[in-house]
Amino acid sequence: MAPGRPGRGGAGHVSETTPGLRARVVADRGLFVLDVELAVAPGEVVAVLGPNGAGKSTLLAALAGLLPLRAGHVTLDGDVLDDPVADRFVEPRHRRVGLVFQDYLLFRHLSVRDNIAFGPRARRAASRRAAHAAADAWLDRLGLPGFGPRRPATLSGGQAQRVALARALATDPRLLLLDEPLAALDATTRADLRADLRATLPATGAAVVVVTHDPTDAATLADRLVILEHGCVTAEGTATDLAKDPPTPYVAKLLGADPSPTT
Ligand SMILES: Nc1ncnc2c1ncn2[C@@H]1O[C@H](COP(=O)(O)OP(=O)(O)OP(=O)(O)O)[C@@H](O)[C@H]1O
Repeated sequence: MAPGRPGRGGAGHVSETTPGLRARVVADRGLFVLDVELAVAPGEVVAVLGPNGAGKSTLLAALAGLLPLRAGHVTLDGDVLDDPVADRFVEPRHRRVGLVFQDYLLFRHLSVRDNIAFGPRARRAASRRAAHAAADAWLDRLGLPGFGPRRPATLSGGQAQRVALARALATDPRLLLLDEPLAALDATTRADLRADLRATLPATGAAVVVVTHDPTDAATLADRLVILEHGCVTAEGTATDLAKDPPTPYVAKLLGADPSPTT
């Protein structure tokens, strides 16, 4: 079902039929300019890595609609979400985009179950009973059976991050954006959740973009790595391929390989 589109543009405009995310993001943050092309298929997980200030969070903000494009386009399953030339802009809440940050951002006054049911209820996509049943199913799937009545304040960091993921996935997103989702967790919790994400994410059918500084997270979670430096993509490929022939010193250092003699 196509969401309504307030502001620029009308609902349900289709520019192309290619499923998944297709984007050329040109966006400004003060003097910083991001210019990136990105395509992610449904069920594909792409990790975006880069040094501090490379533009990773800016890219996620633009894809989520928190930062309008200066040029380029964002299309999701053929729906144009942002295209300044065509004067189209879909507000973040109508994008079917799930966002998960390092610091969970759960609603403290709601139970875990109500946190997860919030999105489908707000979109009127499910009855209260169905939204609660779906929330409990997500809790089971993410290793937290019986946690529905708990309050966020009673959860550990790893449990809270699983709830944040369940909350994003319960909205049935077509695009899932994860910003350092494992960074705040201890090593054991991190490894457990990483394995669960590897098993869960492709099955959702969403195009997934995960920002991380950690090459292990990237290599384990993602089908493909995209390296961002100074607002541009400098490399793209599997961790194995990039490690074999690193195109920049940053990639060589990141993946523990010798830089290519040509760089
Ligand atoms: N609100 C803002 N106003 C002005 N400049 C900003 C703003 N937010 C970010 N920037 C600048 O935009 C550039 C990209 O920042 P961004 O946060 O996207 O990088 P990042 O790759 O996510 O970095 P990190 O790994 O440190 O989180 C940086 O030069 C930063 O200083």
